[in-house]
Amino acid sequence: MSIFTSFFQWISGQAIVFIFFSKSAEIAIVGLQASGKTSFVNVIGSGQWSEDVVPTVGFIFRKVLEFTHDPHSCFSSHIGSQGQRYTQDMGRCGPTQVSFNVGALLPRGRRDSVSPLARYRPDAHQTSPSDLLSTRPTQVPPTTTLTLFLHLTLKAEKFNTARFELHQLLSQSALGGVPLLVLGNKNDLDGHVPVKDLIRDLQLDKIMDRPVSCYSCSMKSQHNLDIVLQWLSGRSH
Ligand SMILES: Nc1nc2c(ncn2[C@@H]2O[C@H](COP(=O)(O)OP(=O)(O)OP(=O)(O)O)[C@@H](O)[C@H]2O)c(=O)[nH]1
Repeated sequence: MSIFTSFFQWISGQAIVFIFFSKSAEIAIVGLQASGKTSFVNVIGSGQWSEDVVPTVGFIFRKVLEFTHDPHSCFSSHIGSQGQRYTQDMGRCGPTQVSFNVGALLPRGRRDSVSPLARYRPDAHQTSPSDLLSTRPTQVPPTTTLTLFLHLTLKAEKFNTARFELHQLLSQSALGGVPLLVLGNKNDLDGHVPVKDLIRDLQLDKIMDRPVSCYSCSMKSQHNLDIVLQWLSGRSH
């Protein structure tokens, strides 16, 4: 049993409040297909790593951790007719609820593309995959953190596209000032790029209008997950 799993079981059993007491976090997770977004949510939600992950279709919203005193505040998710998980905003976040918002932004058949990253619309309330393209903004709780997932085994030329789209995304007014956490995942695999190259290639050092952090990590080995959770909880309020 890994240290992280033991730690998770301990806080699940006793005191999630140690990390998230009186805090809420709306964490939007975007990233390349198969970069590990769902694995991240699974690992932090259940402490379990699994090789078997179903590719996300549409937009997932899932409560990962919840510790709320407010019976009227909740979000719910449900499985759509084709297996999509849709978001339902049922009210405001509770004072100690931590929610993880997971977006899979690449349509089927375009596994190598990174362009749909720019389709993420933080000001829109996604109720179906097609709503990702909707121009009608509706109210959602403010995003407190944007987390971008990349796999560190990405081919070099893909970083240019990823950089362009990341900076496009950050220029959206709804994300103004929102802290950015960039996670280079799968560092357990041979040939992964060092995190300093990720910072350089994505020009993270040029982002001045928000807190930015970048870590190399692995959902499989759970390397750096403790630091990531610490970072995210530090941005909750
Ligand atoms: N070696 C290794 N494999 C990983 C890691 N994280 C995820 N994977 C694998 O990568 C594949 C894709 O992981 P997902 O969690 O589905 O990635 P995703 O970003 O949610 O993918 P989509 O939903 O298709 O956008 C799965 O086979 C995972 O088991 C990691 O840290 N190391």
